[in-house]
Amino acid sequence: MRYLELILGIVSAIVIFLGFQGIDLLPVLLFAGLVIIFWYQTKRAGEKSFATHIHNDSKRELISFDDIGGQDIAKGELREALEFIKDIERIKKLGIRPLKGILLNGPPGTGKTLLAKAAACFTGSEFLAASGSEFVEMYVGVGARRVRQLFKQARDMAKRNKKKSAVIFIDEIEVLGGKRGQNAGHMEYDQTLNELLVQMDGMSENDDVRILVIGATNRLDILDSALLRPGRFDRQVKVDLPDKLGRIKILELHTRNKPLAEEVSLADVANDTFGFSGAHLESVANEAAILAFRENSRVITVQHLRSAVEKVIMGEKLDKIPTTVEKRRIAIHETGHALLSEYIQPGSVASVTVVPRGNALGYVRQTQQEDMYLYTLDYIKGKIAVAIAGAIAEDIFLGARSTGAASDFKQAVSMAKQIIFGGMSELGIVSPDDIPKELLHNTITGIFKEVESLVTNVLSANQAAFTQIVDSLLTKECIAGSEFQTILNGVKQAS
Ligand SMILES: Nc1ncnc2c1ncn2[C@@H]1O[C@H](COP(=O)(O)OP(=O)(O)OP(=O)(O)O)[C@@H](O)[C@H]1O
Ligand SMILES: [Zn+2]
Repeated sequence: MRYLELILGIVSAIVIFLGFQGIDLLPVLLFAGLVIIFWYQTKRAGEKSFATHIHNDSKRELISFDDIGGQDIAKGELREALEFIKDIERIKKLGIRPLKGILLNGPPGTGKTLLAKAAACFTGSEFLAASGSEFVEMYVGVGARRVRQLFKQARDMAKRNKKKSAVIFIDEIEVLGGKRGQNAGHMEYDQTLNELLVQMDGMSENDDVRILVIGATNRLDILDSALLRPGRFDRQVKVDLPDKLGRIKILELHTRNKPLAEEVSLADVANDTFGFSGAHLESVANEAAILAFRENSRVITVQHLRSAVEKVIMGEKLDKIPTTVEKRRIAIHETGHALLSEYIQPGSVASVTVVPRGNALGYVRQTQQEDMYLYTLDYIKGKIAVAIAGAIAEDIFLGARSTGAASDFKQAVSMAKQIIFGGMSELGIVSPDDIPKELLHNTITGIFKEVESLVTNVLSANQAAFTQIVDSLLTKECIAGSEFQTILNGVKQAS
């Protein structure tokens, strides 16, 4: 800021001096002053945040491909692509176009940053990271200058550390590489993207520091096609959510330095965490350790891990306390869900809770036996049954339902549509665009009627067990799947 004050001081001194001389230069000088301020701000914006950013990255830890759980396909493809960088002489002899960019495509928290770091480590390259959003500024030209700086910095750092290559990682690349001309009124994006293209086009295998740009995105659909042209990001690597084996590996990695109780099975935890990303699993491991610490426990137990999974899904426990009457309703509602879940798929209830967390007042957590990618008609109907069982339990045991079932119904409706548009309903194959609204409505109602009668039968046939489970929930607030199953089977045998 010091420069700015100095300049302002000089400008005002000149104005005052000329004023004394009777010359009115004020408008001109004011204008000049404004231009200077604007120039100065722009320059500062360009330099400030970037310096701190790059500084942070130089302190990074080394990461190898072995430190990344699962992602075997992604790792394989990436390694193969990197061989090209390592073996530059052979590549040159064969006249192969050098690889300049790799695009990692996948949902957040799946380890894209880790893969880029491992790529740098694997090739002995310098590593620099930036995020697409850091290039977007309100001042025209700043983004483009940052891109130039980033490439220059990569070369300088590599030279300083005597490395032949550098990996530049750009997270959220869609922010700066979105389709050009689509950000109405944002010339800035276009200039920035153009600069990135210019830099990548200018890279050659004869440079003293070879650069590999790794971009990460989960919106491949909105990327400007210029980025995907040969010679730019012409390799794409898909990074998916981990499957069960991947989840086990990731959990193993993140519990390496943590004392686990003997009876803990990470395979069970992996079973319970279908759909979790690597980042979620890391926080499960961390939360479990925090819980153990809070309880002064020497080791992390099965219970700590269970609570951690629930916390990561649902957020922190709420302070919201339901009234006693409400609590009973919640217990009845959740027991309805749980009973149907157990009926459709024995052993599928992992826990039933009436402790409010996140935006749920209570919930049933289900185990997923296998990762599934295809669904049959019976499977979806079963899911609908579980979803509407909460409301139907309220109907049967309390005489009326409440607003608590709104999101259950929303889910149920979307699953019914899955049946219809999957060509599995009585309508045969139909397209969402041509089906008349009323026909759609009637077909959904038809599906619900059928499922509803199943749910009513199951709940009515298990009234004795139902009441016991509700009572147990009201005293304990959370019961584990095994306990739930014990009550259910006990009552069945008695009758
Ligand atoms: N496959 C994995 N193996 C081990 N840890 C993982 C894995 N995936 C994610 N993690 C954990 O999650 C954290 C975040 O992962 P990372 O930043 O690499 O994800 P990302 O895909 O780049 O996410 P984003 O798109 O949100 O930037 C990592 O620091 C690590 O602790
Ligand atoms: Zn519900």
